[in-house]
Amino acid sequence: MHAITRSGWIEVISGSMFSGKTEELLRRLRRSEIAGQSVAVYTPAIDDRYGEATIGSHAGRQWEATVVDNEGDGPLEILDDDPAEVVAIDEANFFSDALIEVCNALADRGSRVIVSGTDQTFRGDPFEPLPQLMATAEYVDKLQAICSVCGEPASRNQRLIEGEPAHVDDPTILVGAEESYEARCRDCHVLLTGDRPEGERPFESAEADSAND
Ligand SMILES: Nc1ncnc2c1ncn2[C@@H]1O[C@H](COP(=O)(O)OP(=O)(O)O)[C@@H](O)[C@H]1O
Ligand SMILES: Cc1cn([C@H]2C[C@H](O)[C@@H](COP(=O)(O)O)O2)c(=O)[nH]c1=O
Ligand SMILES: [Zn+2]
Repeated sequence: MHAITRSGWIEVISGSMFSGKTEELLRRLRRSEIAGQSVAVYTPAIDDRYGEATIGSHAGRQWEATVVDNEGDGPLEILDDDPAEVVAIDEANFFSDALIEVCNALADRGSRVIVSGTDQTFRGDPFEPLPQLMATAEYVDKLQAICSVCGEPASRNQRLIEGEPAHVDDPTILVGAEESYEARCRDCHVLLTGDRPEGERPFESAEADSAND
């Protein structure tokens, strides 16, 4: 917390998938532990890619975490009471907008709150609650991966597979990693699946693109 005002702050680590958000979160957590600060880490129940009670990076590093039910607003109350000096939330894109209020309450009470999550859906639309958290935060780092097609910096999430989404209520939600997603730049990103907003460029597939080359 700040020495004079005794208030905390919010740090957001965002950007595309594979851009190093979780690695950066783990780096900050390691440094907090070295500084002797109390650390609490939360992860949504929907994302069990790295084993339920851990957060993990695509490169294999892990940290123990408390699993929170991401459905509805009630379960987030568990975070509200956390007295830790550093409170981290990974995969924030799976939580509802209620997370914004919870993070602000923690920061008001003096915690350093570190939130990590991707800020764009596979369609390239804002992926709440990250955009609102970025607006509320004191510090924002927006990371880029390497575009899997051209090698330029990648800000977008390319969904690779079509078919039934994992989440019946929300076609945006599909837990996955390299089997279902790629990092791509603005130019190489295409809409493979999902509804196309009116006026957007026509549906095109990567296969059709390469056939035209
Ligand atoms: N296209 C890519 N661009 C950059 N790193 C990648 C890419 N694909 C795989 N990686 C690996 O992913 C790691 C980052 O993983 P992670 O921190 O879990 O990212 P994020 O949390 O942003 O999805 C990189 O250090 C690298 O080893
Ligand atoms: C773009 C997008 C992503 N997701 C899911 C896929 C992954 O499980 C996470 C992002 O993980 P990462 O740590 O940032 O690699 O979000 C989704 O459900 N819907 C989407 O549109
Ligand atoms: Zn590209």
